[in-house]
Amino acid sequence: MTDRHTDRTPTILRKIVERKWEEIADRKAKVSIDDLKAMAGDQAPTRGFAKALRSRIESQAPAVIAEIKKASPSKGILRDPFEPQVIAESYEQGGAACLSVLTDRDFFQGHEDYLVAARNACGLPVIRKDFMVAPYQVYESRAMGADCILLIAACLTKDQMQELEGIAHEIGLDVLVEVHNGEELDDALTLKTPLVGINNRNLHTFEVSLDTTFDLHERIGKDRLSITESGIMTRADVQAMTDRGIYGFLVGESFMRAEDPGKKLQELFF
Ligand SMILES: O=P(O)(O)OC[C@@H](O)[C@@H](O)c1c[nH]c2ccccc12
Repeated sequence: MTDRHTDRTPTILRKIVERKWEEIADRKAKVSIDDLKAMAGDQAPTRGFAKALRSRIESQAPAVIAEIKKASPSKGILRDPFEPQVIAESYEQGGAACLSVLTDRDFFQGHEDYLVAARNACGLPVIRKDFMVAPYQVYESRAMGADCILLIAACLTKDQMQELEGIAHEIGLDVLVEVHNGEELDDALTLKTPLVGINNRNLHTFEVSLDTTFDLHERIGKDRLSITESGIMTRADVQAMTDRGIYGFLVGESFMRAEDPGKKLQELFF
């Protein structure tokens, strides 16, 4: 794994990925990968992230991955005060299938403690939302209690994705692979995971277009589960997706800006 990011890595992503390698080096100095493996092995079985999505999508009901995100590089602070446990409970009440928790500290003001707190506050499966580049982080994700990890095709080679997926599956984690264009989708479709996220946000420009999902979804077979990610704000957006047979959603900002995130989820989807 000498190739740390590909040429197509966008600028902000490149910055984030460079910072990730420093973060990993710092963490390795404190906790060895063998310690993490032992901690990962001590965890209870995962909650079944893919399974929770599949059962809803197959019955043509919205499968919502509700995101817990304090801030983002493009929008700044989204929610203050920010209480992960309260948000997690509210999402579960509102009918979320799964949670997504940002753990990146430097760019999203996330924290692994938020994942632990949110997961303990409810019964939902949780994806660790971070920038995975090394096996160390996969073991770390299982050790902190995550049920699923994210692999972002824009910052990984096909070989890296295959390696990280292999480790994840070996230790019981589900994998969501995220794509934004056809080239990334080609790589994603070489993986075993059924979970394919289509990010409507262009990570060069931060522009959001739901056409990204409409275009790429056509190429994703019935054996996989398409999840539309980013920029879902209105019931019309949701309707446009379900009209095209897309029932998987990953939503952050519109929930984070609402006083009661779970109520907002219910209003948007049910
Ligand atoms: O807040 P939004 O527009 O509803 O988007 C949520 C989610 O898709 C977005 O946070 C996201 C998608 N892929 C990512 C990768 C890293 C960090 C964040 C993300």
